Amino acid sequence: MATPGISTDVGGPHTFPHKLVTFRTKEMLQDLYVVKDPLGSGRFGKVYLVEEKTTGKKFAAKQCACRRPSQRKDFELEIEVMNELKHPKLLHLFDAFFGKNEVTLVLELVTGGELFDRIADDSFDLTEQLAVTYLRQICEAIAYMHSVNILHLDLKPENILCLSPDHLDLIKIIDFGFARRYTPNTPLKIMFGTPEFVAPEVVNFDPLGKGTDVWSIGVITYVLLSGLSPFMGDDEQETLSNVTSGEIDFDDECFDEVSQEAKDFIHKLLQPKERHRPTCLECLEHPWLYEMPRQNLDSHRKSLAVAIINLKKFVSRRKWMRSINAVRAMNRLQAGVKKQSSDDLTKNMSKLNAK
Ligand SMILES: Nc1ncnc2c1ncn2[C@@H]1O[C@H](COP(=O)(O)OP(=O)(O)OP(=O)(O)O)[C@@H](O)[C@H]1O
Repeated sequence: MATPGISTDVGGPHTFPHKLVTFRTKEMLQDLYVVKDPLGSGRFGKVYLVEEKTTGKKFAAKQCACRRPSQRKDFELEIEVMNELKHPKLLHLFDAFFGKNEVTLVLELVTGGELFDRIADDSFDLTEQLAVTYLRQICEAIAYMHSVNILHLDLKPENILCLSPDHLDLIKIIDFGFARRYTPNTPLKIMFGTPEFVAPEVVNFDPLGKGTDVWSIGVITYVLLSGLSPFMGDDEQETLSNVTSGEIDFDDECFDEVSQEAKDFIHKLLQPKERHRPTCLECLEHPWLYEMPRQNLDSHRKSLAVAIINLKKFVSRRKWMRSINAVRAMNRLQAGVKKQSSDDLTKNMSKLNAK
């Protein structure tokens, strides 16, 4: 279903017509695909480049440990959600396999790398105009998800990829492992996510809504324009306390190069109460995203010099944290802990609640 007013571009060099995927057995994976180079890894799995034997077409295969029936259910939900999502800015699923101890999702290949890695490259020139281009695409994609009543619930820089080396201005949103159906008037309470990017209602175990994703988009915007993480504390517990206090400022010198419209946009998205935040469609109508591209001012085409320096540090810190989290998650999975509770957020929230 296309949402009125939302772009319907083709989606990328490795995309394919939308298809409904069901699980097949692991043995078929080896018959059908050749595994090539590693592409990346996360808390739940490793991602490899694979080639379909009959066609030579390239895909990304995400392999995750899956030992318990509850974990299998999580992956069934992920497939169900991806089967439902048809939007050029959202990653498509091509195939899925389950074995005794693992699940493999064969996904559309995205070759441009993680957006924030690209921005941190010396050759990349980040301007506010380009930031607007990215934010418009993110809001369009999430507006579509919300229009079919699905929440992403894990929006963070690592889950935004650039389409291809030739199209670093176009993005694709990945990772629907935490996505959930949203039924209006039915409270949805979930405790997972990534501390720096989760909304206060997640930390407080209050009902979530479409605004929960909007908060994460606000945090991503803040980081993109400054290279600073607005709620980052010395440890996860402090980060979560900062999220619940919800205080942000634009005092750092990097914000001198950022427009008032951008600051107003961030301020509106980072409202502590979920219901006070704009919808994604309203975000697209905000002057920063709507009027600025039409103004085409020189000031919006200037490099965000201070933010770029900060972003390099942000990216290396996130990489370091991800490698630690990946090791911890692997240890927990090996110990048979189920997927959701493997996130550090749960542990830290119980500490917070005990305070
Ligand atoms: N379709 C794809 N094409 C190319 N690279 C990909 C693709 N999917 C994932 N990757 C790479 O692998 C990394 C991990 O993927 P993903 O986020 O899906 O795994 P995860 O285990 O769910 O991670 P997380 O710890 O963020 O929850 C991504 O950040 C990206 O660098």
